[in-house]
Amino acid sequence: MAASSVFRPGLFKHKVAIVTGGGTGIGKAISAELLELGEWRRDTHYFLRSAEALEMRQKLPPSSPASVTPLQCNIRNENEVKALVLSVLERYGRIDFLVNNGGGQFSSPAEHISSKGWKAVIDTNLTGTFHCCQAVYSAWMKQHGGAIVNIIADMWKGFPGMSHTGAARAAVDNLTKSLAIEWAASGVRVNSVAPVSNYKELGPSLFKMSVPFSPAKRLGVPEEISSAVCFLLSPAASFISGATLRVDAGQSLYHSMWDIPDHSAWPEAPEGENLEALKDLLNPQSKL
Ligand SMILES: CCCCCCC/C=C/C(=O)SCCNC(=O)CCNC(=O)[C@H](O)C(C)(C)COP(=O)(O)OP(=O)(O)OC[C@H]1O[C@@H](n2cnc3c(N)ncnc32)[C@H](O)[C@@H]1OP(=O)(O)O
Ligand SMILES: NC(=O)C1=CN([C@@H]2O[C@H](COP(=O)(O)OP(=O)(O)OC[C@H]3O[C@@H](n4cnc5c(N)ncnc54)[C@H](OP(=O)(O)O)[C@@H]3O)[C@@H](O)[C@H]2O)C=CC1
Repeated sequence: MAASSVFRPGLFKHKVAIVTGGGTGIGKAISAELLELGEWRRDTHYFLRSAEALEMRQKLPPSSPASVTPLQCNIRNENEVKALVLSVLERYGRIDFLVNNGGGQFSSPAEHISSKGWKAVIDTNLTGTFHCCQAVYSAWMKQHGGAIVNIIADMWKGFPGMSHTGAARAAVDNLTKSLAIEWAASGVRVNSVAPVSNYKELGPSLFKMSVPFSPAKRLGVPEEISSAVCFLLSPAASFISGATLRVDAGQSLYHSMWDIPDHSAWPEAPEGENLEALKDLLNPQSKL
């Protein structure tokens, strides 16, 4: 496995992690970095598809005692999540980290989202995250502590074109704060990461389109998200809880990508001298 992490191998000793959606994109980078950092220990496990687990296992040096285990689980289904958590505990006896990375949505103007589509996205991104947090806490972290990181999104200026996921991710941002307080007495830290990274569904066109909106003038890569996640899981973040780290090169502070066409549909301002002054300003003959 390539040594790409800025952290030292051995950072995560004797740990067991659940990374939902750990086999693709950002989740794959998180799994790979955790594996790299846990490579000198015996039992580190990540949850993904068989083919992806095999691929990661093959990249491990033969001397590495770390392992990757594929387990199927639909996070929208509470019983499947409970079964996943019990299965991990039966196999490995502990759960130190939970990364709620599994998620997704489709792009659509709000007016065209069906009730079924809305519920599917809320179920996946909000309820699925809640299921995983609750199940891991009840079965293990309540008694033993641990660290949870939720992956959300850049929804700070709303999320036009993906309003369902914007609402779900804003809710997870708030859930993070509630759980950080409720579970503090168990020694559980709960944080979020709000990434901007490459997004395959919309492909190279979005990639090119979004570059001018980034203060960095490039998109992030999954490895730049996984390092933030590993930091929040690590002892270096031992005094951080209830926080959301924006990993977006400042993009959420910059322009919106959403274009509002010119229109005259906005309600008139109230009559009065200020409106007259405004009209003067907009008048092409104005000397102002
Ligand atoms: C300017 C843009 C900036 C972009 C920034 C992007 C930031 C985000 C990045 C990422 O999230 S990366 C992850 C990429 N991967 C995904 O997003 C995966 C997407 N898919 C899913 O997660 C799921 O398919 C789903 C959307 C949650 C749907 O769940 P499921 O497939 O199980 O379906 P059902 O529960 O049966 O519901 C289907 C229901 O949903 C509606 N729907 C689904 N897809 C679309 C679509 N493409 N367009 C419109 N509506 C859709 C629809 O109502 C479906 O019902 P039916 O019509 O099929 O009855
Ligand atoms: N890339 C980006 O710029 C951004 C990404 N995000 C979020 O970051 C996370 C990772 O995204 P990214 O790596 O880009 O995309 P991916 O599509 O590669 O990753 C999403 C993962 O979530 C899994 N998943 C989806 N629904 C479920 C479910 N119901 N139960 C279990 N697993 C599920 C998928 O598994 P499967 O393939 O088997 O369905 C997949 O492995 C997602 O939550 C995404 O929405 C947020 C903002 C920006």
